[in-house]
Amino acid sequence: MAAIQLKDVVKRYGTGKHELQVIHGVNADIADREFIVVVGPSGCGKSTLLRMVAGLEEISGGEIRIGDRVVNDLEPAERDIAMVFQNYALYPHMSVFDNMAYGLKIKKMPPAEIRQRVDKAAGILELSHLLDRKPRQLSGGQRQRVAMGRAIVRQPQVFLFDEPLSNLDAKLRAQTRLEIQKLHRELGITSLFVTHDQVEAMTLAQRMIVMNAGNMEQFGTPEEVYHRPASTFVASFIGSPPMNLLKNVQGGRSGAITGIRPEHLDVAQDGWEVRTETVEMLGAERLIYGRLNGEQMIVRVAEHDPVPAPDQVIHVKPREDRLHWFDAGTGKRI
Ligand SMILES: Nc1ncnc2c1ncn2[C@@H]1O[C@H](COP(=O)(O)OP(=O)(O)OP(=O)(O)O)[C@@H](O)[C@H]1O
Repeated sequence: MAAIQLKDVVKRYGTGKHELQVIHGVNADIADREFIVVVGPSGCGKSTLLRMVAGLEEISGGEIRIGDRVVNDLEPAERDIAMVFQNYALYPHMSVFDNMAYGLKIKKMPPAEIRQRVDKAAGILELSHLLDRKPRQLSGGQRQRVAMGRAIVRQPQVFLFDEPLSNLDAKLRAQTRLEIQKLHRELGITSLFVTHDQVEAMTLAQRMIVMNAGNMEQFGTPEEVYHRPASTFVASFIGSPPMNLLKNVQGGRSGAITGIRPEHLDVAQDGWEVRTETVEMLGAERLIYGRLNGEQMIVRVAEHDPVPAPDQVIHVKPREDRLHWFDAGTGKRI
């Protein structure tokens, strides 16, 4: 097991006038046994960051440490990591057992020890009854568990996950999330998990790295990121529906954007005037979409609250202790 340290990590692709910098100096200290999620929109550089830790991409600048070693110039096989991919990358002609055992056979581990490690991993992942099957005879969720099993048997210092749940349907994804959490509790292996899905990030992470266009916008616990977003980008990326960001609001500060989450607004007798547009029914709650001084505003209300008709003026009050302010120029939290 090991800590991971990223120091001024930079990635550039291409050379000369085709050079493109996609990671702009990322710094992060990840503790031994921590479960870290790297989250951000498509193209923000999260896979590139993970692949640099794995050794699948060269590091253009800075330093990556795993445990007490600088790994910049080490081959993937020398880094003592195991990676789980989105597409599982299982060998179709091999049984589940052989898929899980393959990496160990290559390392010439004695068969008895291989058998013991595979059996143990299969037990943890509830795959014991499927060891003779071929990948095509498995469901998507089972294939994903085989891919995790193959990583576990190697007993690495670090697990790297690249969007491993994105091929699963919503229900299976939620279930597999719980399994990954359980696995982490049992094995306690330092993990880096990449996803573009903020719900996945919030539910899995002990701490999360929020990336935007090659920059680390924030590194914190899900609570910190939700309650104290470091920028308007984080405020609108984390939370569903996103935080309302208002330039033009009564009680606002000059040069600042006022932020308030839809769940921190109450419909009241007086307060901000919102013209309603539509109401969305989500089961236990409803979302009122409207406009406040021309800016879009979403208000989340409970199931039993009265629902306004479209094109009507309602009043809403922000909970004062839940207001956020961001610099209108830089977008950074004030
Ligand atoms: N081999 C490459 N050559 C040039 N540019 C690349 C290469 N690989 C990735 N990029 C660029 O680097 C940036 C980051 O890509 P990366 O795949 O890390 O993003 P991502 O956040 O993982 O996105 P996604 O969620 O879509 O996979 C993108 O702008 C991408 O176009």
